[in-house]
Amino acid sequence: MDIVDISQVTHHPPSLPPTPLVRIRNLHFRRGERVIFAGVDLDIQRGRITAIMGPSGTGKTTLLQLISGQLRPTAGTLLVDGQPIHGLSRQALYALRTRIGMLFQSGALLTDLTVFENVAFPIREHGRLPESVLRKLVLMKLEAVGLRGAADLMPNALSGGMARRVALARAIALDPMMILYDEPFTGQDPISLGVLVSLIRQLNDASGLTSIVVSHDVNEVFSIADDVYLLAEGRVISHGTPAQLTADPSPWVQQFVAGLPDGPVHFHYPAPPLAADFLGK
Ligand SMILES: Nc1ncnc2c1ncn2[C@@H]1O[C@H](COP(=O)(O)OP(=O)(O)OP(=O)(O)O)[C@@H](O)[C@H]1O
Repeated sequence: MDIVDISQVTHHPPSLPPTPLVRIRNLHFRRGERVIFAGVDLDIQRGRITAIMGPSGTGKTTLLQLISGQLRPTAGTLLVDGQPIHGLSRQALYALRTRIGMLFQSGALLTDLTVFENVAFPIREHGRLPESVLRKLVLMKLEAVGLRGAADLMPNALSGGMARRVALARAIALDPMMILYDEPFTGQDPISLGVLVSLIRQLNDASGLTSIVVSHDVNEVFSIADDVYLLAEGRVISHGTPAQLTADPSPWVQQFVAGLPDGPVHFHYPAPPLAADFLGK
């Protein structure tokens, strides 16, 4: 009988730390002459909620557009699930983008379709499913945001908070691996806001999602984010857990976290000297 060396059979390679879902290195991006990013390094860890914060006009929305392949970096590396998103063929990019759900402020519902049809829309667009399967799928997504009972309503019968939740059900219709939220709390009353905050956390954890939230709302974001990146003037100026950022003594971070009007963050968009505009000098 052959003797098998058990130590050889059961040998496992040492476990490696999980790779981030999004890995950004030395990212540069400019719009015309204007430099938006001048060397950004950032990791989005799988299964976590990462907040991207920073003063208005810093490029937070632009960053989401770069991650989802809508814009191309000027230079640097941007890997999504290990793939260099800007080196992909059209077909591969399309396939990857169907795995990214987006909840953008501008992503309004289609006003002439019911709530049900709004959520069904990306599923119908993506491929053919028997109507009975589609119905179950859509109702499950609506149930996940607490609006199964609203399936037959038209968008104009919804409150602002309900409309955003329907948009969220639509964003998760294709079971994405990652969801990008751009200012999800804007214009919400306190109750809708509380509902949205806990929904984002709940959906992330229950569906094994990875979430990126762009927002100005420090309190709401700090209550759900696992990681926070603070951007300003084209760079990451701080990164850590909400508790680490709160304790960061840097005046940049403190100005932002405390919402102070005065500090190192400029209030004015870059402009020529006043005299040049008003006195022609
Ligand atoms: N389509 C565009 N064409 C030219 N410039 C643009 C365009 N979209 C945005 N910008 C500029 O790029 C910069 C970054 O914009 P972006 O919307 O990403 O900032 P943001 O941090 O998301 O701002 P906010 O918090 O105000 O939404 C801004 O200076 C903006 O004026």
